Amino acid sequence: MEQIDQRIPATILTGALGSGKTTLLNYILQENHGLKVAVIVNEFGEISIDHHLVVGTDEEVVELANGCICCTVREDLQQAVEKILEREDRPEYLLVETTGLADPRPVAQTFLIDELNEQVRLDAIVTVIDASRFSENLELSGTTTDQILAGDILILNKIDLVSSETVGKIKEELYDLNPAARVLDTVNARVDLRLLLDVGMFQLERLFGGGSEGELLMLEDCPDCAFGVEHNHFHSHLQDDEISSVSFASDRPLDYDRFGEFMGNLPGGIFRGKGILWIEGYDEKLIFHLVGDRSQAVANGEWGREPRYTKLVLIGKRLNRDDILCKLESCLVNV
Ligand SMILES: Nc1nc2c(ncn2[C@@H]2O[C@H](COP(=O)(O)OP(=O)(O)OP(=O)(O)O)[C@@H](O)[C@H]2O)c(=O)[nH]1
Repeated sequence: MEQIDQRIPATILTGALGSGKTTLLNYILQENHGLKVAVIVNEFGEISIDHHLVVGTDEEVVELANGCICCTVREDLQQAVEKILEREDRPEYLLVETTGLADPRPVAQTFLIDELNEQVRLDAIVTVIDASRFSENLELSGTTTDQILAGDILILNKIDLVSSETVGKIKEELYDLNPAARVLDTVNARVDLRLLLDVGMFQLERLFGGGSEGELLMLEDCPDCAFGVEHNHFHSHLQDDEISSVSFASDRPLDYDRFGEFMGNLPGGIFRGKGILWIEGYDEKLIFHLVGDRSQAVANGEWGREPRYTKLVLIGKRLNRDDILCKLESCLVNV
């Protein structure tokens, strides 16, 4: 008789910066699937923004600091999952959102070590793809291709921003890269969850990339990790792509016009921004997003009694940190 797998399913959400991972995560959390979901987010940047952007769950969102993207097994993730599994009220499903700059394979491999594999079943790696920045994201970093290659399900998102002809062309390229994956087109990552969750689509072979069976793929070994030396992984491993982030935080408000001018003449290299803005004269908290040359600030409820602040992370190539910080500082209003 076939045994029922009692392990908790886990889905890894990956995809380039700004492709729509958090949008998908929020959509899943707000849908009526009746599952008790635990969420782990991992983000890029010195100050954390993502946990503020995840809505629709009463559960604590576990946030991992910039982890090592090169190590074969993510110890921080292992610890976070073990802690979640120890909860009295155990979740029925686990969602892990990786940073847009991370190769999802070390994250996936973490779930395959015995300690976790006994309790958690990796259900699928879901890669979100921004249809409006498909070529740009492939050019920006080789990691984008790794994410597509590793995906069991490819969510081709933001198809509202491109023609149906472009959608067709991207699908052909996706098929060439990863013919076995399930491809779903979406706007705002709205997808039939029956095609996404608890689908049992994870394939170990995809992680090996055609390599030897029964052996985990060894990504570049990180000597600093091996010797327990403290180091900034993102700086060292993203050097080739020259991608870095600049974080800005203040408890003073931004001047609407000056910040608008900053956005209109964005310092070179920036292609992603996200944050929470306090604009002078606005009682509402604004959630800010910049992807490529598209930006938006959406009201997200009144500040109320909460102390007001601005937190912003800008990500790009060859950034001039001092120049960016100086320009942002000059957008602040004295109070
Ligand atoms: N036009 C359009 N915008 C979208 C769509 N999906 C998401 N967005 C917007 O794209 C921006 C980035 O979305 P996120 O969900 O934060 O992207 P992400 O992949 O989590 O980004 P990182 O955390 O930087 O990796 C937000 O402003 C979203 O509202 C879509 O289908 N169409």
